[in-house]
Amino acid sequence: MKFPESVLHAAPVIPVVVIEDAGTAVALARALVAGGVPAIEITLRTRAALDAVRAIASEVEGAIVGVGTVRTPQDLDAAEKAGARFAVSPGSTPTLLAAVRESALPWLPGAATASEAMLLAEHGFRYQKFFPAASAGGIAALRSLHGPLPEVRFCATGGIDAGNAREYLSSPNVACVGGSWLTPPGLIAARDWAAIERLAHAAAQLRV
Ligand SMILES: O=C(O)C(=O)C[C@H](O)[C@H](O)COP(=O)(O)O
Repeated sequence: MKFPESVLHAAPVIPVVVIEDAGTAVALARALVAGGVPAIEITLRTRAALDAVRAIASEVEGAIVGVGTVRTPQDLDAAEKAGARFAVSPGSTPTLLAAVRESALPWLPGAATASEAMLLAEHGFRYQKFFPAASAGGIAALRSLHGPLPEVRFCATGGIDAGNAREYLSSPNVACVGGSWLTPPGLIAARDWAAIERLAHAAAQLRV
């Protein structure tokens, strides 16, 4: 299924969120939405992740909640059942590609090299996550990929923060960036939703 541009263009940044306590999910998502960043990726790295997705999907108006760290067909299925609107993976595998074909959930697969991006494009995935962006060559790598693969658009993620996001966004093949900097664990633990809203608000202004 085609990945919705409405998710990639909802804001310049898709926050990548690690939730330890599902009880924080609704307030956290409301802060991000209020700051102008409505598409939110909850990583499947914690046991609380799917409960957090369920809560955001049912309670937070305006949020577009997705699931990240999708590594298996089981992850994909669990994400869809929890009410996720999209799924994101750090890479791709033949098993996942087959599962995605049978699923209604839009999928943003990860690529870090020209070969990976070409293979995904061959399978019809024009939108991809460039991960791990900074260590896979950063903005220079993205600009280099744009020449031979002009139709592919990336959500660059991994090592991006408020300081370098704008530079990534200036590359013509970068649709948006992803990152964990809007939701630092310390602010979540302190339930400092006002601070998270301020970070989201600053991120929402990053469009170049
Ligand atoms: O968990 C996943 O699904 C991932 O693919 C990794 C995350 O997207 C990055 O870890 C975010 O990177 P930072 O913004 O540098 O923290």
